[in-house]
Amino acid sequence: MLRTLISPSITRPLTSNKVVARAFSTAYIQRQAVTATEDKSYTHILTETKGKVGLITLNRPKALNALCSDLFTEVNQALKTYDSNDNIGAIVITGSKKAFAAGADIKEMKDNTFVDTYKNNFLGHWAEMIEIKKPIIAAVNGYALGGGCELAMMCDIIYAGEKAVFGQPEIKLGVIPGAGGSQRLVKAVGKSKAMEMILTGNVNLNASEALNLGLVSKVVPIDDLVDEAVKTAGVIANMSQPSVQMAKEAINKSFEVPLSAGLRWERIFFQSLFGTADQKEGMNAFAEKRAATFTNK
Ligand SMILES: CCCCCCC[C@H](O)CC(=O)SCCNC(=O)CCNC(=O)[C@H](O)C(C)(C)COP(=O)([O-])OP(=O)([O-])OC[C@H]1O[C@@H](n2cnc3c(N)ncnc32)[C@H](O)[C@@H]1OP(=O)([O-])[O-]
Repeated sequence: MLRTLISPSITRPLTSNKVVARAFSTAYIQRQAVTATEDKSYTHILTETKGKVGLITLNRPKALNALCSDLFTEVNQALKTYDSNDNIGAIVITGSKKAFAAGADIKEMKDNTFVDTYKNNFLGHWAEMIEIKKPIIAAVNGYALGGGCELAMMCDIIYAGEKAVFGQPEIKLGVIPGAGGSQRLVKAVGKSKAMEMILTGNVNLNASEALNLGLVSKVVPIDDLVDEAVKTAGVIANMSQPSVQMAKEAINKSFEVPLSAGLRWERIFFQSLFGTADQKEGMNAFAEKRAATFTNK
């Protein structure tokens, strides 16, 4: 069943896609229930492997998952561990039902001085996350405010629970977004809405507004959110990993470079994939009317 889903038949309709997808999702969730294992233990996060998916759960419930420095260090460690694990193909980051994350830890940073933050490159280590090659899905329930919204936007796909709230309230604290909000939010929702959110600090987006504006790609019932994100991550994890990672890099290039350079990057990535065994397998499987088995080689 899995092989049916990952076959290049994406270019050719299956006889009954809905039946296959439903059977796949049931089989996949059952398989995950069997294979889920808890990973290394951390102080502020939980990590669990579900099939080929690494699941990171922010776990500071009393502070609504406020992002203290140690928490973010742990997130980066967990991401790097999954990125270097050949058995993992995609990652999901989630929080609690009440809060994905209520922002940077205000109590921790309130006494910082300019000299300290500048000398120690405060927030600089957040950027390590964007070097992760494997796709990351943010599964956002509840508050995603300030650094919480920025963390979600650093991920590659955002799924929202029905009661999710996205906002950038930093202006009310006498500062501005410091981990990408003023840049990524503009690209996600446009200049006018981003200005309104960031300059007032109290215009938040609910899940359906976030969906309509393109900040999130799907809204899911609260209780189903993590399973749904893990399911999508599982589909991605079963594709050929060189293709998946080059696709992620090519899409991210579109935010950085002019169109002509982005198109050149895309073509070179595309051409280079003809050097993989998975390209031969994928295209031969299509021609032979069978499911592909990718080896990530
Ligand atoms: C590595 C460093 C990263 C830095 C990144 C910086 C970049 C970023 O752009 C800057 C920010 O995110 S600036 C931040 C932008 N974000 C904001 O400005 C949002 C601030 N938070 C809020 O406005 C409210 O908590 C909510 C509306 C989220 C919930 O309201 P509610 O349902 O009435 O719940 P409640 O009773 O209010 O909270 C329960 C407990 O959680 C506690 N806690 C919560 N957030 C915290 C935080 N960020 N901090 C610390 N603690 C925080 C709260 O104190 C309380 O603890 P207590 O010991 O029991 O007193």
